[in-house]
Amino acid sequence: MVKILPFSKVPGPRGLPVIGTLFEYLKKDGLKFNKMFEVYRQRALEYGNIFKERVGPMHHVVISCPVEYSKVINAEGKYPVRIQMLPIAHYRKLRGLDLGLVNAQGEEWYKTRTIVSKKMLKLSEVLRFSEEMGQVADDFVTRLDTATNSLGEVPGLEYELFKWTLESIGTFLFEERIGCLGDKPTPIAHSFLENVEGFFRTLQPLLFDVPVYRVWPTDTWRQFEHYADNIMSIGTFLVHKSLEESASSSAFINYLANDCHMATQEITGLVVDLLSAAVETTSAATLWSLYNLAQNPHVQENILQEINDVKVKNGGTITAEQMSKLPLVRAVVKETLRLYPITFATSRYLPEDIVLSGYNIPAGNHIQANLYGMYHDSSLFPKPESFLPERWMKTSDVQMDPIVKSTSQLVWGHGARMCIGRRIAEQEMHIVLSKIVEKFQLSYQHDDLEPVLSTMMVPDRPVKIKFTARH
Ligand code: HEM
Repeated sequence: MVKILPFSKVPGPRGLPVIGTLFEYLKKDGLKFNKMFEVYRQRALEYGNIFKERVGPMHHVVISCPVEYSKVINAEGKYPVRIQMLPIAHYRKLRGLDLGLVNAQGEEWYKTRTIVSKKMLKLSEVLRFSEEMGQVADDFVTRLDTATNSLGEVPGLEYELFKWTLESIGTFLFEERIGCLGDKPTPIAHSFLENVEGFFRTLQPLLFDVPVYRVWPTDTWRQFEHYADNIMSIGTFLVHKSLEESASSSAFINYLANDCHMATQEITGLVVDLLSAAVETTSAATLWSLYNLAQNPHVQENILQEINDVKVKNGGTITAEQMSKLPLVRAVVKETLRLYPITFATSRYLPEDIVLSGYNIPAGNHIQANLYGMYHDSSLFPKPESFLPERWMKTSDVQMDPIVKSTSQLVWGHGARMCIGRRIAEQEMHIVLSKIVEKFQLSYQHDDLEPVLSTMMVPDRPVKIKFTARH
């Protein structure tokens, strides 16, 4: 019989009593919180498929083998528990607001999740918005065309992508154009985007530093509160507007208010969660996808071929829905999220003890999947540093272990608590990437970008892609 080793034997950096390895991150020239994914990768190389680390108040058990992590997925139970975004939960408690979908737990989470899943995770429901999302993508392509400078680059491409995602999610939530993509965004769009940017910028240090803000409102906390208050007021305005104009109120808001009898305050909390979760994530993933495409012209040519093949069969046209299903475009997004998993780890607290890699992990430990480490491991992904979208396609020369392939799809999380915006985000990205490649040839002539964490994994500097219109 295989001996199960106790938790105390799980390898990992020793650290100091009480603060663990925190000092390593705080000291000058030490480990960097904004490179935590790289720290995890190095730890996995040093300690193997499982390690544990205490960083200040946080204890983590980190798994770097997808097959092993699938045991965690199978054990997550009816009410999966992910690490809370504590600053957001603290803010909402201070303001007497619902915790929202991202932070709620147990029955409260399950009730909202069941309601929202029916609209957001059902492919047919999301596909209904493909044409509207296609129109937003068309406007974005026009915007890129007018925003290019004399070098063919788009200054502030990151902000332009923010605007596109907000406009696009607006079509689903409110069935309305928010007005982000004109020469001058509407005041509400501008204000929302500024505040979301500030919200995530201040969230990052609050997530990783010792949570002093819980006893004393630090400067960063005050700024975070300011941004969160503004986002909340904009969310309240948009939801009230949609409810008041009941004749034209969106199907989604209508469904929440009238079919599910959610209170206005609950709807607002949910909508703010969805808006905030949608913008940073989808824009970062699209930015990395554009960067990868710009460095791989042959992939752009193959996408054009896919588009033309559909057009030939379809009387010379292609719908947004058809664009959302192009196999190579889908593979580009998958491969981009492998190279740059914008949420570098996914996690659970389990209700029962579990054995992982031969160690007993007591219930209640924070168990993380080391996504970046797995995705850059050559024993799991051949040529891990190369951008090879074909590895995700049926007809591919790149050999991948089918078990690894099926267990490693974790960038959207997993199980009953998987990203609720996945279908929307994928649809938006597939459509916009197809339309951009159809219109422009992309190229990149600068130094390689490095990923850093600013809550999401983002490039370490402004991205200067050259957009050359095709004729
Ligand atoms: C590239 C885009 C995106 C990525 C990679 C992403 C990734 C994730 C991940 C990893 C989680 C945690 C899942 C888990 O614990 O199993 C999550 C949760 C969540 N995401 Fe996304 N997301 C994206 C876009 C979106 C969009 C567009 C929306 C909203 C329309 C959204 C709304 C949410 C919400 C509300 C949760 C919490 C769900 C719950 O706890 O039940 N996400 N996302």
